[in-house]
Amino acid sequence: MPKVLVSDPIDQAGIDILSQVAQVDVNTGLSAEQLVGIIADYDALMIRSGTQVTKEIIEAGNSLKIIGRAGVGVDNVDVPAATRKGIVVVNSPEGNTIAAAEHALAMMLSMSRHIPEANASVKAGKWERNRFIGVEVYKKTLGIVGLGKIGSHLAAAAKAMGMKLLAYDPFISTERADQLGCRLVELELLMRESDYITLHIPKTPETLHLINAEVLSKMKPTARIINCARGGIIDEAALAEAIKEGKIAGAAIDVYEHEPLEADSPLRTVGQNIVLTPHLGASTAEAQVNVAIDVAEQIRDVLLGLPARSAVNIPGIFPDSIEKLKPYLQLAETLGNLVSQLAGGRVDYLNVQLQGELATNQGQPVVVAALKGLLSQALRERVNYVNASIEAKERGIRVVETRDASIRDYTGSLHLSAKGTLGEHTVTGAVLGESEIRITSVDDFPVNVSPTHHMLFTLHRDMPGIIGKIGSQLGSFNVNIASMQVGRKIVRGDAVMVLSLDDPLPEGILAEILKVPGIRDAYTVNL
Ligand SMILES: NC(=O)c1ccc[n+]([C@@H]2O[C@H](COP(=O)([O-])OP(=O)(O)OC[C@H]3O[C@@H](n4cnc5c(N)ncnc54)[C@H](O)[C@@H]3O)[C@@H](O)[C@H]2O)c1
Ligand SMILES: O=C(O)[C@H](O)COP(=O)(O)O
Repeated sequence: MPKVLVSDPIDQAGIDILSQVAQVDVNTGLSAEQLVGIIADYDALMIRSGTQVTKEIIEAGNSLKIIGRAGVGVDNVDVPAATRKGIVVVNSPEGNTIAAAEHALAMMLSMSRHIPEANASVKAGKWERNRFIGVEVYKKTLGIVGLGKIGSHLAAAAKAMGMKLLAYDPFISTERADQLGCRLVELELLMRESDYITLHIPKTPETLHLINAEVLSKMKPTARIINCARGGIIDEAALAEAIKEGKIAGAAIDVYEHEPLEADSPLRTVGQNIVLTPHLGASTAEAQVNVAIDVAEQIRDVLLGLPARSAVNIPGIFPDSIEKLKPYLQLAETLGNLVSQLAGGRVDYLNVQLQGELATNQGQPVVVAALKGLLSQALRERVNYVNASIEAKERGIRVVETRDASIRDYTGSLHLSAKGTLGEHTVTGAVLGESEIRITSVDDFPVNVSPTHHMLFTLHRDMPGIIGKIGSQLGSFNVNIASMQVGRKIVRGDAVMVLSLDDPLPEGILAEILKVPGIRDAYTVNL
């Protein structure tokens, strides 16, 4: 039974799903060293934001197939290291969207009405009605930085409360912003004109300290800023100073550059114009059930050999396309493996053409499958859907995807060409019926053969006696022929012979076959 380590608190709903297929060990609060020490025993790791999945942990995870992040942000996972090691990283892109948007809203309102201090004051036995005069958000301008899932949900809620909306998101179209009632502007204008600024962007090298002293200096002295996205997007020291010096009115912060927030963080000494919560954006009962189920299902599927629906480091397959695409992934892998053996080592390029109905489908997973097949001769089980593209890139293999929906010889077919040390070769294949894979052309000669484990391909002159001679050669080496087919374009021109064999071809036989008059080339293939 596979083993799953759950190293952060996860809702029981997720543990129940994992327990159907794996031994689940819940062990939270481990140090990085402790994780490095035990991770080799596990096939899957399930985390939230508390566990830092470092390169060292990934490198020690020799059985790890998947890291599941029960939440959105994967900035606590060294995704490039996981990709290199062929480990799928999945998350739950939508499970906590509502929770995070509602938390940002709660932060905006509680900051505007001094709720944390008023609450503390009443509980301390006081009744200070004049001390807590707040401000309304109605008719104020909310500047949303990052108009993705959370930013969009918040836009709708803020609009309903009568706020005017500005948004900064270089990756969102004006049409989308218009639909959400937001005016798309540059960051500087958003900072200058907003009464409230709320951040909903990922933490990336580009967004680290995006909100620094200079950017904060653009804000109105009456404006407030909310960060329920990621720590490090705001420069915390600069923020503390801006509030203390009255350059801005306040801030509400849920996420920190270092979590848990350090005891001596300048944010702790700002006083009453800052509201701090301990990374609670996703902490609702509903969101925790959503993310736990979403990610546990993906871990279960990957452990059962099925694709994951929200992988961040492999091309995702839309759930409704998975069944349809599966036989084509198998076909692509087989053809990739075949063309790499025909083309020989050091492949320069791989062209993948999706034909017929396949041309109207998601192409990227098929291309990755072809690459996986292409590299399987060199890398064996080390190559998988996660690292195939990166491995190809590192080997300098150029990959081109094209589509031709007008080719209708089969419902859907796939044409690969690759150039290696043995020159350029092409293969085409199709899926017959539900899942029967066929090789339908080799070097543009039409054939119709099922791929088998041991195969022999020849290019020869179409002339009497040649098939018999190859048969005798194989017989003399005690190799049994399971099936044989010849493909040609014109009578007595060039032809291709494809033989399926029951036995592997022994050393030296190719040299003998190449001596047969009329044989131009011969290739052994093991699929
Ligand atoms: N506090 C919490 O507990 C909590 C909960 C959930 C999500 N989050 C965090 O909230 C953030 C947003 O999550 P989401 O689900 O809305 O993500 P999302 O991917 O749907 O949206 C992010 C948006 O940011 C935009 N963006 C990227 N780089 C940008 C840049 N440099 N400048 C401006 N915009 C940029 C993208 O175009 C996208 O529209 C993430 O960092 C996530 O980890 C925090
Ligand atoms: O990115 C996220 O999903 C949030 O930051 C939630 O983090 P958490 O799972 O640790 O609450």
